[in-house]
Amino acid sequence: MSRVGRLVVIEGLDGSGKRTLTEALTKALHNLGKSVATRAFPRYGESVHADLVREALHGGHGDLAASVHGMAVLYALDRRGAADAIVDDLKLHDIVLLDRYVASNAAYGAARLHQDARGEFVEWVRELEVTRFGLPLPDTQILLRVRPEVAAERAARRAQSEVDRAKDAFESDDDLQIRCARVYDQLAADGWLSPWQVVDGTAGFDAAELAAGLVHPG
Ligand SMILES: Nc1ncnc2c1ncn2[C@@H]1O[C@H](COP(=O)(O)OP(=O)(O)OP(=O)(O)O)[C@@H](O)[C@H]1O
Ligand SMILES: Cc1cn([C@H]2C[C@H](O)[C@@H](COP(=O)(O)O)O2)c(=O)[nH]c1=O
Repeated sequence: MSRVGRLVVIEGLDGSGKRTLTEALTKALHNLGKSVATRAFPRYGESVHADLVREALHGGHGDLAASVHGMAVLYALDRRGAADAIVDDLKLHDIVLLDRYVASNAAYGAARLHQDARGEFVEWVRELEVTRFGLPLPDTQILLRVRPEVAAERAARRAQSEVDRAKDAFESDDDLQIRCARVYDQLAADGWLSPWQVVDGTAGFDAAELAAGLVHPG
């Protein structure tokens, strides 16, 4: 059976509200009678590569976190391990919603290296994950755009209220988040890997309207 569903990716800064939007969109799509599969990357607790990432972001594994390419390969291997499951989801569901995907690797790695969206790193990620690993391309990517200081405040509040959510090395680096926001804006403007839709996550969003747009694109 071939792909019938649409692959929709939600991207944005740490604490921007991706998980919250994923949950709201899932409900709104169900209300429209659509079947939805959701996944979040990294797949903590499910993939050894994701667990290594989490440990490195919290100071484990020596100087692993300092290696931009080393960390990006771990994120990419986590996704490669889920590729077949995503393809299966696309055969069975109307919408497959992903909380972070390949563009997270592009945005964070480029920002760490002080590159922009047209630099070598972003192209290296595309070559690794799309060309070499064969990850399915998104049909659309949603950039949940929130000012970095707002995202940082939300992440800080969540770190206080939820167990096991202490800020990691990337979340604690305000300058990295500011550069990352710029790379995301460029990826969206360039239509990297797919068309993008930019959603203002500071003002709040209308999940029903967004869901309707996903079901009847264009
Ligand atoms: N529109 C909003 N207004 C106010 N607070 C919000 C909004 N959306 C999410 N939050 C809160 O901000 C915090 C971060 O939200 P959420 O976990 O959805 O972000 P995230 O982008 O998935 O984060 P991460 O990428 O770091 O996992 C949560 O405490 C959530 O309740
Ligand atoms: C999937 C993915 C994530 N990242 C970065 C983004 C975050 O700062 C951390 C952890 O993600 P979480 O959503 O806060 O759990 O990792 C990345 O650099 N590359 C990726 O592919």
